[in-house]
Amino acid sequence: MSVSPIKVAITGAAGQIGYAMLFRIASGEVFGPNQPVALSLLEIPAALPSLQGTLMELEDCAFPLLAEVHAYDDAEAAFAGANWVILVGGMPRKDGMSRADLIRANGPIFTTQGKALNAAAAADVRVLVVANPCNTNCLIAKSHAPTIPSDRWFAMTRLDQNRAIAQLARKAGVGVGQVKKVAVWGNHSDTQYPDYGHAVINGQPATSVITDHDWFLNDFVPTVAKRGGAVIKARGASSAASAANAALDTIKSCITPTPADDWFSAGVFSNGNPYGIPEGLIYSMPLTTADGRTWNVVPGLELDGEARRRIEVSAQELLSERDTVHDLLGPAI
Ligand SMILES: NC(=O)c1ccc[n+]([C@@H]2O[C@H](COP(=O)([O-])OP(=O)(O)OC[C@H]3O[C@@H](n4cnc5c(N)ncnc54)[C@H](O)[C@@H]3O)[C@@H](O)[C@H]2O)c1
Ligand SMILES: O=C(O)C[C@H](O)C(=O)O
Repeated sequence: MSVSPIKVAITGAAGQIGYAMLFRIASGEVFGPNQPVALSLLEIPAALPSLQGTLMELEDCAFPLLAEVHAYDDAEAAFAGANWVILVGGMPRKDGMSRADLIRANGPIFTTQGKALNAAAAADVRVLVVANPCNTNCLIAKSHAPTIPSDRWFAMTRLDQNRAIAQLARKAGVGVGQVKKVAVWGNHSDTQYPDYGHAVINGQPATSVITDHDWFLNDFVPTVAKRGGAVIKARGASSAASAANAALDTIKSCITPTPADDWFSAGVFSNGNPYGIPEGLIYSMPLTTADGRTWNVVPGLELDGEARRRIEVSAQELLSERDTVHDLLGPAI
């Protein structure tokens, strides 16, 4: 029996992250070797000519699993029947800016796109927001989409998780595959808290493998939190291949049962005050999924005073971002 294509809509498809992402999805890397994919790409009208060039390249790859590709400049048309939607479209920051500086430029995009998702996406849609500031953009889109359940919305903090894993592996002198249970708490911003306290290296607590304890707070945390800015300074453009990779890692983690010795991080809607996080934010937490559809916040983690303080600081920042976009929020908040 033939398998129906999974429909993946991607906004900002002509941008640098889009270019680094499309070919990998079309190859079957994300949804598996037996799952055809239909790509639905959204861009602003001015970027459609350049997107045509990418479409030509996709065709020239002759990917056996790529069932169809369409380009649109209308969000509702692009999201019609989409099972996964990756919202990348929006301005990236420049050197010297914070991600929150993008909030009034990019925020309005997510009112229209939230409404379009609500009107047109498939009943099982899941949405990953990459465009910055991604937690608050995700909240804006979600607030305009009352028919899409709260647990279907994700903001991307996986790049922070991957950065944290790489730093821990380098410091411990091990391969990245030996580092597990790295949680990123909070906002995808400088206030995020990459949690080394529960990280595990070769099955042992990271804090017993790495004995230079000053390194964690003085070096590790700021290096991870400020890595995006460091990449912009070095490259003159914000991270693209690593961001695309993190988006694909997020989707793989959401659709695959989580291994018993690990978890993954994403910004999700904070219901019921897990770990004292205020309700109504898109807040990054450690997650697992047993069935590749529903997820749970990892329960029962002990947090010391410093971790609790940092988790609170990031929550306060997100509350303040939510206030800044108050006029952009819809009814489903
Ligand atoms: N969450 C993360 O970890 C993370 C990592 C890297 C980048 N980002 C963010 O991702 C976003 C995209 O980055 P990039 O480097 O690909 O930027 P880019 O400028 O190369 O591409 C962005 C694309 O979005 C398109 N676009 C703008 N408004 C749109 C709209 N309303 N609908 C559809 N498309 C639209 C533009 O035409 C452009 O092609 C930025 O906001 C950046 O800050 C987030
Ligand atoms: O830092 C940025 O502005 C881009 C992205 O969010 C990143 O973390 O690399």
